[in-house]
Amino acid sequence: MIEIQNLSKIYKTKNDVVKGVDNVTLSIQKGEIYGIVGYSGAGKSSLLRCINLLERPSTGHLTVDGTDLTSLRGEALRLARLKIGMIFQHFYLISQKTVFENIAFALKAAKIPPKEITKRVESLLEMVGLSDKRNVYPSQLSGGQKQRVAIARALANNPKVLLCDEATSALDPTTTKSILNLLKKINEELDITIVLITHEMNVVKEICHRMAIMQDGRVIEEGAVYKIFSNPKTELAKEFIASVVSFEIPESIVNSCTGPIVKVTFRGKVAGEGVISDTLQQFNLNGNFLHGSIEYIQERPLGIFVMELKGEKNEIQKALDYIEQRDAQVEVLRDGI
Ligand SMILES: Nc1ncnc2c1ncn2[C@@H]1O[C@H](COP(=O)(O)OP(=O)(O)OP(=O)(O)O)[C@@H](O)[C@H]1O
Repeated sequence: MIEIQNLSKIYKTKNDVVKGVDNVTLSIQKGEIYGIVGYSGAGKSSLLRCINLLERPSTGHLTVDGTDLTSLRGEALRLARLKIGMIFQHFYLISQKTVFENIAFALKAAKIPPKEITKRVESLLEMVGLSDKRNVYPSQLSGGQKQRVAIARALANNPKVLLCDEATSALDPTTTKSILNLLKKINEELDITIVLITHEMNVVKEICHRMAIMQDGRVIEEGAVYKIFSNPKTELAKEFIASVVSFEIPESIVNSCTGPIVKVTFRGKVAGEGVISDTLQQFNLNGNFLHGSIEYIQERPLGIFVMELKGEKNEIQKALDYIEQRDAQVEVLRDGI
């Protein structure tokens, strides 16, 4: 659906030249929710804004739904852009217009007849759960409600892609969850491809199918969210994951352990199958659990446990080999074998 090839965005200021996006190549599939994460200044916004040509890429190619946007100008570009809706952290609603008028505005701009506009706005309001707010002004709405209006407005012209620029960063956790659920519903029911940028790994974990991690304008890691969570390659990916799944153990606890400390990661169904207790029993070991949880990523379990193992040296090694054969990954955090 979205093909980004060797895309760079260079900003030239009076005294400086900054590479906002540095040679990014990404392929985002139709119907996917794709997350782009990175710290401030990593280039997320620049890349997202290049996808609908709010920023014109300096070099590279960009195809959305089969159309090479970089080759378009003027009216042709305006029409192609109707396929791409966008929402922002700060909503950008027009304060002097009611909820209805804010949404209708996008349709008027697309020259839709008034009768159709009313019908369309009403169905959009129903979709985002705000039918009772059609005549109120943005100042009378909560942050979550404002974002719902912005989502309805972004969907007004039946886009095929929705770009979300830190759409939940100004919202509290409960409201964030409800907006993420709405985005999921839109993705599933309307088959809209969603690209979102965020610095919150929780958002990615909650709704994204695949993700990219950006640093200094470049994509440094990319793939299925589950795969990155279960086997991160870069230090930055590990850092982002630790922000939602932390396995830090106080030093005093680590020092009080005498046996090896291992981290075991189970993927999929096996996470709930009691492999650890079976293993401990089979190899006559004692396991002292230091940390553990089963995370659910797109409803797929990912179990991570940290424990100290006590028992015969040989048996410990055999136990670790056995666990690895059960579709689990073993990392020895502190050797003592
Ligand atoms: N209009 C601009 N003019 C000059 N430099 C810019 C411009 N926009 C972005 N940059 C620079 O490009 C780099 C990437 O910025 P960008 O806003 O894309 O990052 P980001 O990951 O979205 O960060 P944040 O989460 O803080 O918005 C930064 O070094 C930034 O200073």
